[in-house]
Amino acid sequence: MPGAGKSTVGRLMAGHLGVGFRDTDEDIEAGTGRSVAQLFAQDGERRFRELERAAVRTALAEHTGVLALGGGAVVDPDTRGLLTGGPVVHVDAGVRDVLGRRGGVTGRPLLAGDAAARLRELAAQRAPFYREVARVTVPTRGRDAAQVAWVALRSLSLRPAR
Ligand SMILES: Nc1ncnc2c1ncn2[C@@H]1O[C@H](COP(=O)(O)OP(=O)(O)O)[C@@H](O)[C@H]1O
Ligand SMILES: O=C(O)C1=C[C@@H](OP(=O)(O)O)[C@@H](O)[C@H](O)C1
Ligand SMILES: [Mg+2]
Repeated sequence: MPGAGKSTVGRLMAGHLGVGFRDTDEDIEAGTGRSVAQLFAQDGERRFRELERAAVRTALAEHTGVLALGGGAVVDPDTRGLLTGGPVVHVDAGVRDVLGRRGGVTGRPLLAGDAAARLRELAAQRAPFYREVARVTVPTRGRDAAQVAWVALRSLSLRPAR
């Protein structure tokens, strides 16, 4: 889900493991010179998913650390194929948690308008996809980002280096 904490938690996990961190949204922005919001507004979601699929493919081939994806990457069947079987963490935040977070909604084009309604809709559409690709699911409820990162590492049986 957008705003669930993937980028924040992924960065913390990478720090604990002593490995690099990448985020496909940042890769797409660097590669196009445009923000995610601009890409959605100018080229549409379909084009964004193509760029995202390529970004996931490239990052999985090049990068050996932790990779954060956008919450909608899983809607693309080819992207799901790239992820399935890997050590994928579903950072599982509820609609109310995301809405209550400062920085949970801003800059996320798919949440424009009635963010609560959009989040409920996206959650319903995507739940089966998250189940399909995730090796572990970490509910964020009642946990700060640091706690989510620790639970994720433990769930994947990864031993933090620091
Ligand atoms: N477990 C958490 N509890 C409260 N706030 C969080 C938590 N994880 C992340 N956040 C905050 O929520 C916002 C969205 O986090 P972000 O990592 O950008 O999410 P995503 O990458 O999933 O869209 C940020 O302001 C971040 O600091
Ligand atoms: O859920 C989505 O469809 C999206 C989530 C965003 O990433 P975050 O999940 O990191 O916010 C970003 O890729 C884009 O705004 C679309
Ligand atoms: Mg993110």
